[in-house]
Amino acid sequence: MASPKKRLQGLVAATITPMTEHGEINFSVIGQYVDYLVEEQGVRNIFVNGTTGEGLSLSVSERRQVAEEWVTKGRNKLDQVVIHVGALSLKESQELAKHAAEIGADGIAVIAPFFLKPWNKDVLIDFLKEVAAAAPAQPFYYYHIPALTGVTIRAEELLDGIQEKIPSFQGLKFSDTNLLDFGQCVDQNRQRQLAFLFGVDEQLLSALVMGATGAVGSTYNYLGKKTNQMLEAFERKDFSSALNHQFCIQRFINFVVKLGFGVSQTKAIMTLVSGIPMGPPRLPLQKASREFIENAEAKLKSLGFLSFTDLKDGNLEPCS
Ligand SMILES: CC(=O)N[C@@H]([C@@H](O)[C@H](O)[C@H](O)CO)[C@@H](O)CC(=O)C(=O)O
Repeated sequence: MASPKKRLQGLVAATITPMTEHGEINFSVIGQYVDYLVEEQGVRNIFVNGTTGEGLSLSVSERRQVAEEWVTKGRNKLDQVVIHVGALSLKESQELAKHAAEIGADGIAVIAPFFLKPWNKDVLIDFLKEVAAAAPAQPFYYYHIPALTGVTIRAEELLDGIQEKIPSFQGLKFSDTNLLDFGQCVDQNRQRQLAFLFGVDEQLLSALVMGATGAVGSTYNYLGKKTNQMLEAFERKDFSSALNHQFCIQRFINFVVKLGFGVSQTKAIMTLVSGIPMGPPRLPLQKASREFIENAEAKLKSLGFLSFTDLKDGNLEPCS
C-alpha cells in the first residue's frame, strides 16, 4: 500500500499556472511562487494542474513540464506536492500518473471523466483503479467536484469499499457544498487514516467541524496566512475567533463572487497580492476586467489583506 510521508493535512494551495501575455507557460516564476507560499502565506502543500491550474486546458506535455517544475522547485521547501492527473482519456491519465511517480511527487489526484461520463459508482471506480494502477506507490486522492464534472455520484457512496479496490487510496478532495455527503464520508471512514480535504474555502470552518483534515483551494495562494489563523484558532478551540476569521474571508469571497469570480479572477488577485505576474488565463477563459481588478484591490486593502496608502479611514473594515 502507498504510504505518504505523513497524512496530507493543513492548507494545500491549488496552484495557478503562470502564463506569459502570449499564453505560454511562464516557468520562470515558479521558484519565486514556491518561496512566496512558504514564506508569506505559511502554505507548504500544493495541488498542481487542478481547476485553478487550468490543468484540463494544458497539453499532456505541458502538464508534465509544469508538474516537474513544481516538484523541482518545491524540493526541501514544500511538504507535499500532489499532482492532478485526471483527463478524459484513460491513457493520458495513466501517462501523467506514471510521470508523477517518476518525478517524485507525493501523491496524485483524479477527477471523474466529464465528457463521456461514468454513470454509476462501479464504473467510476474502475476508471480510477486503472489510473491508480499506473502508479501504485503514489498516494491516490479522488477529486470530487460535481459542479464542474457533472458527475454527481455521492462521495460517500464512492468511498464505500474503495480501499479494497484501490489500495493506494489515501483520501478525498471534496469541492462541493454538500456537507451531509462530506460528513458521512468522514463518519463512515473514521477507522481509516484518510485525508479529508475540503475545497470550498468560504465554508472551511463548517467542514472542520465535520472532520476535515485539511483544505485544498485557490484562495490559500493569497489568503493562506489568514486561513492559517483560522485553523490555529480552531485547533485551540477558540471558536469565536475562528468564526471571525471565516467571516472575514467570506466578506472578501462574497464580494468577488458577486462581481464574477473564477480562475481568471484568481490569477489577477494573486498577481496583485503577491506581485508575481500570473498572466492571463488560456481560452476559453478570458482575462479579468480592469473594473474587477480595481474593485478587488480596493476590497483587499479595506480588509487589510493588501497594504495601502490611499484609503480613507471610513473605507476601512480591517479584520481582526
Ligand atoms: C470551483 C473552484 O474553483 N473551487 C476552488 C475553490 O478554492 C474556490 O475557488 C473557492 O472556494 C472560492 O469560491 C477549489 O475547490 C478548486 C481547486 O481546489 C483546484 O483548483 O483544483
